[in-house]
Amino acid sequence: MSNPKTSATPANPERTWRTFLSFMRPYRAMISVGAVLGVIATVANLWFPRLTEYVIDALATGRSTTGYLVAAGIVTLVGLAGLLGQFIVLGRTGETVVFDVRAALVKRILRGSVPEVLSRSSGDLVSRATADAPLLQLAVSTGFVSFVTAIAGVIGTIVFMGVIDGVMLGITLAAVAVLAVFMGLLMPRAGRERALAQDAVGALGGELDGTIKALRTIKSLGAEDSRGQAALDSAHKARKHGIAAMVTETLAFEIGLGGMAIVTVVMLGFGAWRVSEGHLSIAALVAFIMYAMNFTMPLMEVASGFQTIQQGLAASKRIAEAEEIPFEESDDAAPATSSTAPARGDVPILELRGVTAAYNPRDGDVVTGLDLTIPRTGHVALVGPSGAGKTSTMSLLLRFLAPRAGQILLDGVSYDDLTFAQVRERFAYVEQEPTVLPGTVRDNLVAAKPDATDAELHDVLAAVHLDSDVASLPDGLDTTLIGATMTGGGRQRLALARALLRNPDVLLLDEPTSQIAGSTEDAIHEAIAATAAHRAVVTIAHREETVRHADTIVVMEAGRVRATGTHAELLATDALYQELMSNLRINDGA
Ligand SMILES: Nc1ncnc2c1ncn2[C@@H]1O[C@H](COP(=O)(O)OP(=O)(O)OP(=O)(O)O)[C@@H](O)[C@H]1O
Repeated sequence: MSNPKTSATPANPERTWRTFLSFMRPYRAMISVGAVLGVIATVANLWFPRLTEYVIDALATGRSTTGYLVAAGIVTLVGLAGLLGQFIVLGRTGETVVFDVRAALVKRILRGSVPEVLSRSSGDLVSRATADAPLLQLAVSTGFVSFVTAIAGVIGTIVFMGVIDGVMLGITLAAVAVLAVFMGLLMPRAGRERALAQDAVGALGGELDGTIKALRTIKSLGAEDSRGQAALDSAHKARKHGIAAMVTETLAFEIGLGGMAIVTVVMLGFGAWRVSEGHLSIAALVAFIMYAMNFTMPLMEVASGFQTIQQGLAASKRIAEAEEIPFEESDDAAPATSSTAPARGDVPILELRGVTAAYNPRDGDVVTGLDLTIPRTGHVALVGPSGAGKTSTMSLLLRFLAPRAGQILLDGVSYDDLTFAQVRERFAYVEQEPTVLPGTVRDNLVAAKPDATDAELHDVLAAVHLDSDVASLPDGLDTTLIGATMTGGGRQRLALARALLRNPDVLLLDEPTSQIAGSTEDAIHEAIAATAAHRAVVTIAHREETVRHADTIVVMEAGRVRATGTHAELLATDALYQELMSNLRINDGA
């Protein structure tokens, strides 16, 4: 197995920006509407100090102030309406962004290549859909628009200030430029710290996920502290980088806010001097100071927009990494053949011809030149030492793994000419570790057949000796399965019942290696015998009892078929089989 993939890949700023912009592209119309509304609100608000100047002037010269007051009311209302519209448009767009990102990740996980999905840390993958998606939302919606409106605010303020007094504007701009340099130096550092904090949160998710799955083992080892330490290390990193980001951002804000406050005071003094010199009216000075004070707002918005976009860049990189998981097949994959119905009774249901496959080209082949024929009925048991390639063979049949060379045929039709759904609808698969899906007993069963009736559910539960166990659960079929609701054997039988409900043409069963109680073992053998009478059953057999009754036994070794035959034939001819059987006998306690 390759190591779980992590997100700690070096950042390439240009690529990260391209990724971020590609996430923004689908929403550009709504974002533009939001930006326009924001600019309207900003421009309306920019008029307020100017109107204040007119009102003061009118008072000083004894003119009517009514027109100016009405205008001030109108610009205030326009500003409020613009802001309201902007919040609603961007709020909706933001939620849509999160939803779309999450839907894309859910699809990627469920439709992605199985080895690729399983090679990643599931907790980290989950954190990309849960924690990173909202950060991208903020950046895509509000971050970008904050930038645009803030820049409109800055330009507008400069224009209004320039109209009032060019000299005072020049001095203010020089001071603002110095402040902007300081802030520009600090904000990228804050962005880097935020990205590191997000990576640490992803790693924490991965740690916790693995820890919860292995909780019993961890406790039995008394390894709570050491395992907890690994999770705490990630949490600690998230805290450390979060604090560093916060301190840097606060420093930047303080420089911006404090600097502008000082500039305003200086401009007040300088402006008073200019008033005394007759270059400026008192009303114009009041308006200028109002603009200077308001100047902090767009500056802060630029800074916070920058910060939000930095977080969004990191989030978009992490989300894009998850979206690198290749899909099993494209959405528009059309079957080259319209039907998978058995063409002729004499064609085997499954055939592997010279199949060679690798999970990862770097790691070498796990099966080599595999030839295998599965007849339409009967039980084929795969046996072999650990690592022989038995599970990989099942993965090939189920198309979790694709052949590098050779061909797999279903009803004589190559897998290449069939969609994944056309192949998988013919199978039912019971994994060695029984898989319980989140939900109730019923949810677990109907996953195999959504329109199954209660009678059908009871029939399959009876077939695996689970009917009375389910009847004794508090809500019967509608009991939610959590943790200890069912024993290991019960879960195994539930998985088997689900497979039987599917009434498959091929039942694939990876027999548990663990000791299983009598009723589970009986259920497995009965299911194999009943299904094999009229369908194909392929098992990875771990019990002598299962192997001995198989119609055909395939002995695998190092990714190849070593021998094929019945129990009696192989016992007489194959040394590895003899050895495997004697080991099984010891394991079975026979
Ligand atoms: N997801 C995977 N990624 C990479 N290599 C894998 C993966 N699964 C299995 N392998 C490798 O493929 C080879 C065959 O493994 P496979 O699980 O098919 O053998 P097996 O006969 O089923 O063994 P066991 O009885 O122990 O399950 C082994 O070398 C194994 O390490």
